[in-house]
Amino acid sequence: MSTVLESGAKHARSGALPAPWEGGHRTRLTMLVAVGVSYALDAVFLACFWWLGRIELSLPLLYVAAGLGHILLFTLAFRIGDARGQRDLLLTEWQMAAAIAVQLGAVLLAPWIKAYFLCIIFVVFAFGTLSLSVRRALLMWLGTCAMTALTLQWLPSQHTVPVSIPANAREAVLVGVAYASILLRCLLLNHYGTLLRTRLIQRQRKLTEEVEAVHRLASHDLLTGALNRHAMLPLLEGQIQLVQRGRQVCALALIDLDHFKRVNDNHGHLTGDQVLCRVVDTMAATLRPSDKLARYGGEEFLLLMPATTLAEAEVVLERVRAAVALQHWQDLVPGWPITLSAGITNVHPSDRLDDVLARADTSLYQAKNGGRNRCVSLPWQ
Ligand SMILES: Nc1nc2c(ncn2[C@@H]2O[C@H](COP(=O)(O)OP(=O)(O)OP(=O)(O)O)[C@@H](O)[C@H]2O)c(=O)[nH]1
Repeated sequence: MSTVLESGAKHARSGALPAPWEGGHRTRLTMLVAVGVSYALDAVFLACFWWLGRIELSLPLLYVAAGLGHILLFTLAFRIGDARGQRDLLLTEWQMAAAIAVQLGAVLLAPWIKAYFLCIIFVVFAFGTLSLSVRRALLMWLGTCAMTALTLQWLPSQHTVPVSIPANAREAVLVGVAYASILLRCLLLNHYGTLLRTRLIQRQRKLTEEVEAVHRLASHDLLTGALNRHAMLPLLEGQIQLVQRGRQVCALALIDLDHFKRVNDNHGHLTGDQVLCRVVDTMAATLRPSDKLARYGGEEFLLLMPATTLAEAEVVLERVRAAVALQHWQDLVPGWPITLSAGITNVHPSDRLDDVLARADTSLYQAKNGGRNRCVSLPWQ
């Protein structure tokens, strides 16, 4: 999970939106393959225009060289960037600038089919801006508009109208197919956008689950699933504050299993663990949802009972004690009774956390000394 968080922070620093796909080598490879295929497709169409006698052979050849140059240049740039800890995974703006420069160069070399290259700029732009922040996309847009205007300005006047009139039927078909291919790439782009959105949603869901799991790990005991001490103490503090503000009453119990060491010694630590889990399940089944049960130490538990008087807590603990004592233990510890002792107290407005815990501890001590398998309550006085 830390990788995800680090990558999020990295993109936040760079100003780029986090790339929703998995980062690293594979993403770049996919990107360069897509760029290569796009250049190759355009080169094929240019070769057809050459075949029809509309352009020089040098243009498709130059186009192929530009495609190869793009791939080589960015393969190298990624390596150097990695070594320097570059933040933008795909060097998006640089890749866009390079691809757009190639198209504008082609407009200058073959102005009669310039609409084709201008459409490709649209594809490059739509693709690149998928991973740019709004500010950077706007800057890219301004730069692209300016460079395109300058390039068109440079052309002889008969070429400034961005419409080409096909000379014959074959050329009309070729122009049609070329434009169909651009439209198809737009379609693929849309599909890609949908894919990214889906992955983003999946990643978000996974992240939420991971955060929830981390929260759960931080606040619950791994063995029994009860709250842990770390999570319980703030709850108790909160209840003490409510009592101090006169908003409610609250009771607390410290619960300890009797002679648990003997369970471990006679039946093994693993059985001891199973007993602990079953004790927690048994106790939880007898409690209200508002009661909070935490594993306070090895075989010691803290039970917080909000909106409960001492007298009510005594009833609750007697129910808990009886439930554990009467639980079916034969399968785990044959012939061995599992019982608990509990020390109960109530929270007084003048109490601090330590006072309440000390009182619960004293009453638990009394329960143990009184013969175990019993509950003793010690009110504030
Ligand atoms: N199986 C298991 N045992 C644990 C765990 N945590 C603590 N214990 C054991 O619990 C036992 C507690 O023993 P003691 O503190 O002597 O208390 P006791 O034997 O229950 O005796 P009294 O509390 O006086 O009734 C020790 O043997 C610990 O090793 C745990 O997670 N799993």
